[in-house]
Amino acid sequence: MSQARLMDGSALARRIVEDTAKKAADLKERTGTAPCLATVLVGADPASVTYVRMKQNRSRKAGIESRHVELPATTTTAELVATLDALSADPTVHGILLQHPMGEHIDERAAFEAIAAEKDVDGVTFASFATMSFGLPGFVSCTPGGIIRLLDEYDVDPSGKRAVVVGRSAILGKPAGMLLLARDATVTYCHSRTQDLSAAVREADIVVAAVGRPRLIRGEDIKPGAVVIDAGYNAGNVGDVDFESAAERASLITPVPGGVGPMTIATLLEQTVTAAARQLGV
Ligand SMILES: NC(=O)C1=CN([C@@H]2O[C@H](COP(=O)(O)OP(=O)(O)OC[C@H]3O[C@@H](n4cnc5c(N)ncnc54)[C@H](OP(=O)(O)O)[C@@H]3O)[C@@H](O)[C@H]2O)C=CC1
Ligand SMILES: Nc1nc(=O)c2c([nH]1)NC[C@@H]1CN(c3ccc(C(=O)N[C@@H](CCC(=O)O)C(=O)O)cc3)C=[N+]21
Repeated sequence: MSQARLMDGSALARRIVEDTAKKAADLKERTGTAPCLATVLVGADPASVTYVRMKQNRSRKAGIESRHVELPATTTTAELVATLDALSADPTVHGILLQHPMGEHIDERAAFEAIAAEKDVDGVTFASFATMSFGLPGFVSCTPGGIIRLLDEYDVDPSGKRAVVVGRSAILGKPAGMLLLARDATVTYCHSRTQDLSAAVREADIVVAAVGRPRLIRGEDIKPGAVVIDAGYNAGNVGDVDFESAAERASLITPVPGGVGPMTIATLLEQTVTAAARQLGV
């Protein structure tokens, strides 16, 4: 059986971040202000903690300032909304990232909607979801946006292809499917109530795994020649796809690490600089 070609997210992300760093430096030179991204974390989801650390490192290297707000797991929706309202009104903050998940007791939608549309660099508000779904200009959800960039880079045109998205979260699965639909794919969403996941995945020309279950998707369910995008990021750097067996059947596959993850950060930084430029009137 032939081996799939790797989709190198690290390499593409590095190029995007280099370009973003130049834009950030240019903005600083023209306005005296560096772009600033605020991150809000409620509780301590392990993937979120890793993400904050990596995002801060990359931001610093790209000339983007970080402001980190860490709230206890007991924070109420009202307290979180108040924090986001304050950041939305703060002219020194250009982008806001509210980490998901944020605990069962929090009304996640109310919290996302408290982010000012012009600062929604993670693409989580209804306003961003709508523009993204209609293929109009606006901020995209970072992971789905990064996935589309990777597909473009490897000349995968979703048009007319069967895309199966496993997972339907507000930040990942749902917008990923909408971006693929906007690119004319025939999209199927699978989730925890899906009856026969294997049967659905076997039909896919493009599989997007966005579940949070280590190695849930196995090679035996991959259609020969399919493109496999693994957005999962589980403990121990393990994706949602069983990489070894899937790579034997796929034509292209993203590794974990080094696939979707770096693309998420690159998209976030790029959108933060775009937001800052607009707010600074450049
Ligand atoms: N690489 C990156 O940049 C990023 C990676 N991630 C990673 O992606 C994964 C998913 O994250 P996120 O979307 O936030 O997770 P959520 O927990 O918010 O959503 C998980 C989704 O998977 C579905 N699901 C759960 N179990 C199954 C199952 N057995 N079969 C089919 N579907 C199932 C759920 O269905 P239902 O809706 O019915 O509950 C839900 O829609 C995680 O590993 C996370 O760490 C997340 C963001 C960015
Ligand atoms: N509102 C919101 N938006 C998010 O985009 C979001 C979130 N909440 N909550 C947490 C998850 C997780 N996440 C990751 C992003 C990049 C890597 C990443 O770059 N990982 C490296 C691994 C680096 C390493 O661990 O050595 C890679 O895959 O190569 C991982 C995880 C974004 N998330």
